[in-house]
Amino acid sequence: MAPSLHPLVDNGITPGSSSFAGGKLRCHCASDKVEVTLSSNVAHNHACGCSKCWKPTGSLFSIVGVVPRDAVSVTANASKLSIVDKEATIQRNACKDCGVHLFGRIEKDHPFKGLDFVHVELSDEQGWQEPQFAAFVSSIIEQGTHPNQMDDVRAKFKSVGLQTYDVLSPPLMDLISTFTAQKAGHIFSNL
Ligand SMILES: N[C@@H](CCC(=O)N[C@@H](CS)C(=O)NCC(=O)O)C(=O)O
Ligand SMILES: [Zn+2]
Ligand SMILES: [Zn+2]
Repeated sequence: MAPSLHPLVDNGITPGSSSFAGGKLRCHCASDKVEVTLSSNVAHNHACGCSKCWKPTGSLFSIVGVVPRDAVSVTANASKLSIVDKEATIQRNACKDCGVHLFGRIEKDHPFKGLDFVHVELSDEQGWQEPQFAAFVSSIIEQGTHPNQMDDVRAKFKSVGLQTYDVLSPPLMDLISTFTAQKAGHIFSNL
């Protein structure tokens, strides 16, 4: 049987709703779940193959999107949260008991500062933006996927309509490079 990319991808993509305005995320604990309330839909939702993003058991990819950090509030059991890696750009707040990542926040100067990274599968609600592309695809090799599986993995994404990239998508890479260029003193008109 082919390995699962992610449950939200394996059987085809279900479109989200443009009028959907947020909902609650909950960790996997049986009781005393950490609850995060989002007052916005996600944007740039995508599959990520990197080793740092939280993935459900048995899946090769994470599904992760962003929301403005002002739209994120921890509404239950905040004391169970702990930052996975304080040195990382994205400070991933995970439940100490079940390991699920509830939100990732950037505190340092960065083009994505102000956006929090979240996993919509932690919500019961329908309407979240569907995955738009697959990122950091080659990174799954670093976690043990055989290199000879990569054609199948990329073909599967393509079959459900998702482009694959080995870093981020071109628009996001352009945003990062624009930020870097501006820091170096380049001025772009009409951005
Ligand atoms: N190949 C590396 C890539 C890690 C990486 O760069 N992840 C991206 C996508 S989430 C990132 O922006 N990381 C910043 C961070 O983890 O703080 C791995 O799999 O660990
Ligand atoms: Zn938990
Ligand atoms: Zn990632």
